[in-house]
Amino acid sequence: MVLEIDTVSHSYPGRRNKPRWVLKKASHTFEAGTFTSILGPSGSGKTTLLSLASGLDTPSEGTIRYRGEDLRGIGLSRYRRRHAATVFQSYNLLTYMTAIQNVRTAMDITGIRGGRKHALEWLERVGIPADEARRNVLQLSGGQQQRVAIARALACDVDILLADEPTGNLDTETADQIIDIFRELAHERGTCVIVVTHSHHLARRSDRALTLSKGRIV
Ligand SMILES: Nc1ncnc2c1ncn2[C@@H]1O[C@H](COP(=O)(O)OP(=O)(O)OP(=O)(O)O)[C@@H](O)[C@H]1O
Repeated sequence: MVLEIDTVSHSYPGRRNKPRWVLKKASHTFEAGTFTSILGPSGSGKTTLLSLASGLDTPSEGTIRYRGEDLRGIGLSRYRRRHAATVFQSYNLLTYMTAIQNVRTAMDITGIRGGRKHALEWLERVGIPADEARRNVLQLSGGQQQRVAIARALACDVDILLADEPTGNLDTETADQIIDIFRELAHERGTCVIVVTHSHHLARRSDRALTLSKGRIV
């Protein structure tokens, strides 16, 4: 049990500041070595769940645990630095840098050693060869930028990888290559991969497909 969502409810301020509940007593346990997808209609709270699971926000009620320990006890920034990496749809790459520099900056922040060689190894694993890794990220295609974002997350040696609609902007073939990387990470490296998506194709290729409905995980 790597990540446990335990009766989590979350609200945002609604009209006249009354809480509007997006998640209502949602629970699920995510295991190592498993690639899980989370589907659900627009506005069902998928991104909210992902931001709570990635330690960007604290749930209004309930508990999220990493290997049995409450994230609040670990500290959200420590949890993000050491254990969980998030890939956003917009990639959030540093656009004035090369792919290698993006990966190395993240490694420096996390305190991961290994330098340029380690960064290049990860980029190569996700299909970015050295000559492309030396280019400014804006000169890469959407699929390549997504791979850089994934390599950046993985180079930090985390055991949870969370991704928000990672294949949303990609053509089917490129999307399939990204899905292959997620499957390989889960099955060969034991990473707990959690992906929020609208894509039924991605969901079919994941190990477990969950759906958010009425604020609950089903
Ligand atoms: N920061 C916020 N403040 C107020 N309301 C918010 C905030 N973030 C999300 N919401 C609301 O919470 C609900 C769930 O949003 P969320 O982004 O989690 O859904 P989603 O399932 O990811 O949707 P989509 O598939 O369209 O990305 C929506 O009604 C949204 O308007």
